Amino acid sequence: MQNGIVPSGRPSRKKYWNVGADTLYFTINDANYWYEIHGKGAPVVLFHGFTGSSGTWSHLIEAGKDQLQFITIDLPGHGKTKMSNPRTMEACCKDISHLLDTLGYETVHVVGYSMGGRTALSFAMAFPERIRSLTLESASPGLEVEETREKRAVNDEELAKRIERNGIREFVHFWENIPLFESQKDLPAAIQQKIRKERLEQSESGLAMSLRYMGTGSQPSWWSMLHTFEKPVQLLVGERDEKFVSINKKMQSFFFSCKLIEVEDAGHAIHVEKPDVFDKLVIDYIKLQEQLHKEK
Ligand SMILES: C=C(O[C@H]1C=C[C@H](C(=O)CCC(=O)O)[C@@H](C(=O)O)[C@@H]1O)C(=O)O
Repeated sequence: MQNGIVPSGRPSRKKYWNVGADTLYFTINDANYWYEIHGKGAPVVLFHGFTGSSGTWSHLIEAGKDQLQFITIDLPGHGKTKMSNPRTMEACCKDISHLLDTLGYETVHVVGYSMGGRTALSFAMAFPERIRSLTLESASPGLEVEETREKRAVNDEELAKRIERNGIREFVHFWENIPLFESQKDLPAAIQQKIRKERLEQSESGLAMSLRYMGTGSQPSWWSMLHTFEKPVQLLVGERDEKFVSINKKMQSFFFSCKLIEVEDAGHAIHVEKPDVFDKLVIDYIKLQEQLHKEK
């Protein structure tokens, strides 16, 4: 067996340790994906955002673990997931499909925040048959116009170089002060510190790789495919997040069918700023989809 791939070609699974939940590394080729399984019930895969990790979902997991089974995955370049070769969005989605195969999940609900929302949508576009429902928080389908994508890729590269040159502390200070996160300054200092701590725990090389290979400028545009996706979709966007309110209103008009909810007085990171509201929207939506599926 070489690099975790067994002769049959199926990825192997190495158990490193268990820290309470069913916490394992999933090894495929050069990549060790860190994932956690919490709770019991219908399976729900959770994808964090750029500079985040699975810990961002702790409030949702605590609220729903008696009704749903949450599978959190640290995405390439983030958290405890480690790999020597970068993953494009397409390659990451293929790895995630193998991970779900190995864990025995044929179909799942998927929830993604921001970059994790782009990942969730990309996974749904690649493997629509695996999706029970899709909840996208402050996400986008990528950039529709090629020239805009190319310009964004240049910006992402410049940001990646800044992280590598100046280090994680300078980047996090810059990042937490971009206009997109202005609403987070109204949060209690302890919550702001928790967000900052999670960001500071990321590696310069990991974030730079994420920007270069899974950034908004490098992923495909899904705008022209949204109308083909016929599974249930819920779009969540913060009322104060003007840029993504506009993007998600446009997404709603492109999707075959979807529900768009603007969360009052919330910014980009709804699950951090309005956790109780976010948890209820996600859990109730997934339970409803499970009920409707049973009634079919
Ligand atoms: C700043 C822009 O784009 C970034 C904004 C949000 C995404 C994200 O995951 C941030 C998560 C967080 O820090 O809480 C990120 C991404 O999708 O990779 C974008 O780069 C913008 O104005 O579009």
